[in-house]
Amino acid sequence: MSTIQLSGVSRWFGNVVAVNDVTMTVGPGVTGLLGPNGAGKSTLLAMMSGFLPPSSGTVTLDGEPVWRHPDIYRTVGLVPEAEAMFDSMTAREFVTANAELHYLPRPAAAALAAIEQVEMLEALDRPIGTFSKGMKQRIKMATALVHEPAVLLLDEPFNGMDPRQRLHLLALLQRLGDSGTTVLFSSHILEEVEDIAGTIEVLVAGRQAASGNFREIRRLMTGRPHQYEISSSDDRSLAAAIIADGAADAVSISAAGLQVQTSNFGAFVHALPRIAVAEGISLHDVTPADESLESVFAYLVAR
Ligand SMILES: Nc1ncnc2c1ncn2[C@@H]1O[C@H](COP(=O)(O)OP(=O)(O)OP(=O)(O)O)[C@@H](O)[C@H]1O
Repeated sequence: MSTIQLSGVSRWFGNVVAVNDVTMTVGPGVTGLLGPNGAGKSTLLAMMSGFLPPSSGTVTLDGEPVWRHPDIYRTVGLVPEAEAMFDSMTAREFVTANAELHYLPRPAAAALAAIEQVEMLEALDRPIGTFSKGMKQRIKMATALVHEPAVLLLDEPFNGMDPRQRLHLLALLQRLGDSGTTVLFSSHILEEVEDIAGTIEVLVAGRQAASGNFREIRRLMTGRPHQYEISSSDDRSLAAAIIADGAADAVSISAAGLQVQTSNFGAFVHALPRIAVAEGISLHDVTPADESLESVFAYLVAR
């Protein structure tokens, strides 16, 4: 198992600051690197994979600096955003060539295993030029996986995939993460990250805007109103008691039940059961109404 550590990492190009003082640890499991276009995701991945030196700070893999340390390629597999493949080669030839570059003892067998892992055996001997974008993406994955790396870095891997291909890749990344591989993938699409990543690192304008699992990120933002939908044995009395208690900023009642908005998450989750017990009201259901990553992200970008 391997861990990538970034300490105070910045990278600038002339006077453009692409990555600004980022400190993060990426360990086993699936981590999503989320940010809008131009946030610095590709630059961060390039520094993690040893293609770009940081302007300041350090990037280490299991304690060793990544820059000018080609040994890391035994441990790291990279799936770049660009499609740098040779169209006239077959999938088997291309992945085998990469296995040979790693000096694997049995390159043909390793290539076959990697192609099987991405479920592309049926297209083994077809030229890459005849593949769809999703198929090419899978062959890039096989190339990155051929030496069974402990760390897999993927730049926007879901770009251009249809829903079936997305599900397939999601399942593969999840499997790798569950088996102890350190998987980091970048995305600007919120649902992709929400569906799969155990940990989310949010990058906005080169800075780390938030870190944690989705719910932790949400809870960090105590200043942001949280909305709940509540159903109870007596919604009207509960609404009145919540207002009287001062536990919420706004309360409304509709056919769907009671909607409550609060900017003090901690106080509200303690106040609600206390109020219900005092009023003799049974709580049937309490659901966060706006816990989509979309709303979290919009908040982070607007801060
Ligand atoms: N080689 C370079 N020279 C000059 N500026 C660069 C270079 N590479 C990146 N930048 C700038 O750094 C910033 C971050 O770019 P980066 O590609 O890392 O972002 P990103 O989050 O990966 O975006 P996208 O999702 O669009 O790929 C941008 O403002 C970009 O223009």
